Amino acid sequence: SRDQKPFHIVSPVLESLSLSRAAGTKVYMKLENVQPTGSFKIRGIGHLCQEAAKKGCSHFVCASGGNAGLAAAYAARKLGVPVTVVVPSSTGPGTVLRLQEMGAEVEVSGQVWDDANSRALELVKTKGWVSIHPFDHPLVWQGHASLVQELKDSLDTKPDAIVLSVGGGGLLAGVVAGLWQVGWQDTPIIAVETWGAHSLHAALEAGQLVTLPDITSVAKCLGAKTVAARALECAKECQIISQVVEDADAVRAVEQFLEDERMLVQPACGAALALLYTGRLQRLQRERRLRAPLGSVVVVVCGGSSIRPAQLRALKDQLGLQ
Ligand SMILES: COC[C@H](NCc1c(COP(=O)(O)O)cnc(C)c1O)C(=O)O
Repeated sequence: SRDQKPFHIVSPVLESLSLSRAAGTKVYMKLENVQPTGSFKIRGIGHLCQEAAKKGCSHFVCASGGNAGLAAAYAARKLGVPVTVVVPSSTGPGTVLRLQEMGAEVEVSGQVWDDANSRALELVKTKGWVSIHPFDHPLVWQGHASLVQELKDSLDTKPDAIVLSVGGGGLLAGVVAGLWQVGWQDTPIIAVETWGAHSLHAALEAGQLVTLPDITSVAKCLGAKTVAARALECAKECQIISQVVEDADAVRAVEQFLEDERMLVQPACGAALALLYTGRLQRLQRERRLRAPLGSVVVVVCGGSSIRPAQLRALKDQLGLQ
């Protein structure tokens, strides 16, 4: 059949003067927050859903912190396939409502993503539904790789680093796949997590997969207790510099980004922005883990939809930020 158009859009790449000033290097923003449903997820999730629908699957089920679920609901609606999204109790009521408005069945199960995923696996087993994994599937990585192809098409020169957030490692795996596709595999990736959701950092330190005891970060959308095995393999195929930031830095970065660029993103995205706002790039240069000077870096503004001004205020109160 004629190949369907993808559900994602070609997102803008814009230079950020404020991030460039803070990082001491030209910073380009890849604005995935303007994708349908507000995050990069639609790239990989849309691709997986389209491929599953081609095989005639009758019902999707997606365990998600929220954004992958929204992407799955969007794709399912376009494809006319029923979808059940399982979210943990840490996912706000606003997201549950939005999922239902998009036509998804929603189940709230457990405290963290891993609990919701256990419930989703039950539904796959008992009902023969098809799992739409939020980060651990080759078709998800293939879909996310389109982001790098767009960078290749829009930037005059190869960036000297790509900064991105890591939850389960799907975005990371997709960017690595994309870098190899466009011949930019020697571009270092700065993979950022928040403490309390640092499953990749722990795995890289241990040299094997590590399951965190709990997710204690406010960045619940980075909340996979174990990173995908593929993410660990990526470290053998590309230079991955793992960095971890504090929740407070991620939330302050959300607020600073709103001030600077008039866009509101989730703390999961704030983590990557915090690396640039808090001088961590310059520290990596001082430590000789990155070249100095750098020509330019790209930050993936991964977005995230369940964030409103009231939730930003609540996060600041929760963390004791003025
Ligand atoms: C628990 O949640 C996993 C996944 N969120 C993942 C996520 C990430 C990290 O992407 P990953 O590394 O999981 O592919 C970054 N930035 C945002 C805004 C995200 O929502 C989800 O929505 O189900």
